[in-house]
Amino acid sequence: MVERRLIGMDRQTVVVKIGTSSLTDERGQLDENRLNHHVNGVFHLREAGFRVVVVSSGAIAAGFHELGLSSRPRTLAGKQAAAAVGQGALVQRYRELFAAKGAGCAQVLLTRSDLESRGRYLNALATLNYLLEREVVPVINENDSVAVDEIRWGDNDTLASLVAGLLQADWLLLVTNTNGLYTDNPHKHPDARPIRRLDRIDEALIQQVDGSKSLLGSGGMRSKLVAARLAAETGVKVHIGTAGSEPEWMLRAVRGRGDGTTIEAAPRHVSRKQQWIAAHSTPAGRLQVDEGAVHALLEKGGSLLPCGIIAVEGVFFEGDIVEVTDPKGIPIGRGVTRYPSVLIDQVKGWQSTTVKGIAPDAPEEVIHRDDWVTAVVTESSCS
Ligand SMILES: Nc1ncnc2c1ncn2[C@@H]1O[C@H](COP(=O)(O)OP(=O)(O)O)[C@@H](O)[C@H]1O
Ligand SMILES: N[C@@H](CCC(=O)OP(=O)(O)O)C(=O)O
Repeated sequence: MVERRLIGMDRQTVVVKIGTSSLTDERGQLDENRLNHHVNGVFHLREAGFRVVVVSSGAIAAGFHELGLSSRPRTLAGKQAAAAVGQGALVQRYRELFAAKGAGCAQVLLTRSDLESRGRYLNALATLNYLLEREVVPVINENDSVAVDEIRWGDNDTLASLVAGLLQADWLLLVTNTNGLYTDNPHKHPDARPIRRLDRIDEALIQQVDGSKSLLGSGGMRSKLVAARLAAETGVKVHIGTAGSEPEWMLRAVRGRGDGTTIEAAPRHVSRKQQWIAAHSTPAGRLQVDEGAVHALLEKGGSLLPCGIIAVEGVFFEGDIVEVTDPKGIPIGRGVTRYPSVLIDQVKGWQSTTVKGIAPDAPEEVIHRDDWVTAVVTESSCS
């Protein structure tokens, strides 16, 4: 109650990702008690005034037994069939457990291509906001039964961090079977020590973590760190940990008192549009620019003008995303072009006043600052 008054109109958003390993029993089946405990945790967050979105795994685990299988299927078709059976059962249980607390919940299934198109990305955002405004908890999962390999995330850590970025959430909680990051995989090395706090996640740390996962999980700790880095870079604080025994443990985590690993967020310096460009877009072409343009884009916070362009590659149109490289061909970022490739080819290296002579309606900037993201964001977001 006190928390609700403190938060007031400016309600914070928390994305809670619950991994397979935290939803299942020792036979790999959906564990009712564990699910109930997570729903309690979410309920306490909501009672304290937070907007909560759940990203829940568990469809495959909830479905494979009904297909007559004794263990989690390994083939794509097997996983998709198990998810088709299990997703319904999973969401049914969520609905019953939330309903018992007087709360509604809604199933939202996403595939990667839903977020790659800017229109569908904004659509997903509008749907989630609509549900949240009406106090309904979205329960998101990857649409496993239709996603094919090329368009799969595969684990829900990445999906959860993209959802946290989409909603510009305050917190991402990654609930798993290990209480955060350890100096080594604690299931193999009992003497591994917990790491309680990280200011940032660099590539070296990600490479150090072994790629192993729990029996039924898909991502492992490495995938959680990649997801956490993506979220943290877009201004979302992250907590990785196991479900605490008391029902308020999620609340404790978002108050900064969780006992897993907490990762600090970078200042939120990119708009939602820039976030989409960085994390989801596919460039339609490439522009090579000179050192002056590199300096303007990376150091001075400027836009890209025709005079700084050396070469253009590919055929594209106004509004497409293009990658920009330095004179050596090293990518420095990407952005929305306001010029089609044919025009850029004609006016590259020209001063803006000269461009006006042949294209009076052309804007001054080929890529405006507001539509630009540097490669620091682009690289880490896409890895
Ligand atoms: N350095 C590490 N610290 C903690 N866990 C690690 C580490 N390296 C690997 N892991 C593994 O990551 C697993 C958790 O990821 P995962 O199996 O994907 O769970 P989930 O289903 O919750 O997403 C742990 O069970 C552990 O085996
Ligand atoms: N979408 C799948 C989840 C895949 C998976 O296991 O993810 P995770 O638990 O995050 O390692 C399912 O619902 O079974």
